[in-house]
Amino acid sequence: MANTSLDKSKIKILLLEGVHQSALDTLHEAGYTNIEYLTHSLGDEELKEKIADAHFIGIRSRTQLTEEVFEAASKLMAVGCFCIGTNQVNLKAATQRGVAVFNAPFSNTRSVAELVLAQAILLLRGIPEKNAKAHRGDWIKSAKNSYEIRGKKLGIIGYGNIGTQFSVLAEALGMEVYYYDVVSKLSIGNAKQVNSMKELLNMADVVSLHVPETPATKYMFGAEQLAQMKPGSILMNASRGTVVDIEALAETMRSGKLLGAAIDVFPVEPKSNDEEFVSPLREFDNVILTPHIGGSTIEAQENIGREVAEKLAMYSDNGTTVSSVNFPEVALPSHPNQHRLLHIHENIPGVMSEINRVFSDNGINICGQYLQTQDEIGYVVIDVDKEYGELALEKLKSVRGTIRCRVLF
Ligand SMILES: NC(=O)C1=CN([C@@H]2O[C@H](COP(=O)(O)OP(=O)(O)OC[C@H]3O[C@@H](n4cnc5c(N)ncnc54)[C@H](O)[C@@H]3O)[C@@H](O)[C@H]2O)C=CC1
Ligand SMILES: O=C(O)CCC(=O)C(=O)O
Repeated sequence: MANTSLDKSKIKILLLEGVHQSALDTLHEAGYTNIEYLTHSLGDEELKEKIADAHFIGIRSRTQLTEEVFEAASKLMAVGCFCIGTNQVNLKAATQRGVAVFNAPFSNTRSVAELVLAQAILLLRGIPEKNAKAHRGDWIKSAKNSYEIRGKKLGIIGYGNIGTQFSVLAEALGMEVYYYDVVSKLSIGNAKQVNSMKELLNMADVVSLHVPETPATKYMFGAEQLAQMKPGSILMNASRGTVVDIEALAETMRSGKLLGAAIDVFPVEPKSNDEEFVSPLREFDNVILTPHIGGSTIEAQENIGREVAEKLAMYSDNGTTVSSVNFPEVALPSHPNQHRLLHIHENIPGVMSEINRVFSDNGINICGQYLQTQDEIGYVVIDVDKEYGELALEKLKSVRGTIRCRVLF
């Protein structure tokens, strides 16, 4: 598969799920004008239709980029996830087709940490329940089951960017922080790592999940873990909807064991704001239900819009793949007066020697060459004198193991 560098006005960019205006501004400033912008996600069939002629797509967490969708996306060069999680993208299918995937790994971290901190305070005071009752005319002026956050034990599961930020904020309010992570971590402040999730659940007053969606985290929190939590404690999940078994949580809430819960992510989430939200947790006044808005603040969305759009424009303009989640990372200088070839190939022995042989057999002088490989693929960028760009592309296409190549004029 080969793409020559297109006039920027011909490069089609499909932006879904109402990514921030800053993404549009950034792409416009970089010269990209052929942008289709939708405020919602698309179902499989519509998505396959729209992605067929797209060179770039921008999504958030709702759009599912499956193998089938990639199969329909023959022109696609890169995906921008305007969020942290990339579990909605079949990364293997993207990689095998030479499609680079980018995200914004830090831009909404603080927003999630602030939300869960606020939720912990509200739940420890029984506010969600008192608020719901007041809306129905009931006046519950009582200190029963109402606690300060100071001195309580916070148990964080997944001590990454969000977990550590939350840890710092919680300590500032006087919480004692413990965390469980599959990796040994350097503790921030006075937080302490524990050896097992059970140990954490047995002692924590507030438990908060901040793991990515992986095969290991899928339904990692079910009836067994809920049983290990302290009576009167709180569970919060702003990670992914598949991490917690919602039916088991509903059962535990019905039993009255937990003081409350805050859930931001669900196994099945509405595709748009017009769709009804269905969940067995709707019946509980002491469960805060939020529509996957942990990272939805103006600040975070604006930063994410700019960051991911810049990464897409950079990849399109000069081939740089820094911070791609599935591609070898290559940081490239500009290439004035030269043509640049971007060659994505299977990571098998002999490809580079064949490329170099093809160039030398055809008298194509190489001005610069940058190579990185990673697991299944290799990414080599080759700068040549202007007169050789088209010929070099033609020759590269025939190299064994080629997945995709394009030339930037
Ligand atoms: N609700 C929302 O709007 C948002 C949700 N998220 C979700 O939060 C997740 C976490 O985000 P970050 O902190 O930025 O990710 P991160 O990658 O910085 O941290 C994740 C941590 O979880 C740990 N981990 C992985 N598997 C584990 C397991 N089985 N048990 C215990 N620990 C495990 C990792 O070692 C790592 O320390 C994201 O992957 C995303 O799914 C992120 C942003 C917004
Ligand atoms: O803002 C979104 O659509 C998703 C946020 C999120 O879950 C993430 O960043 O991983």
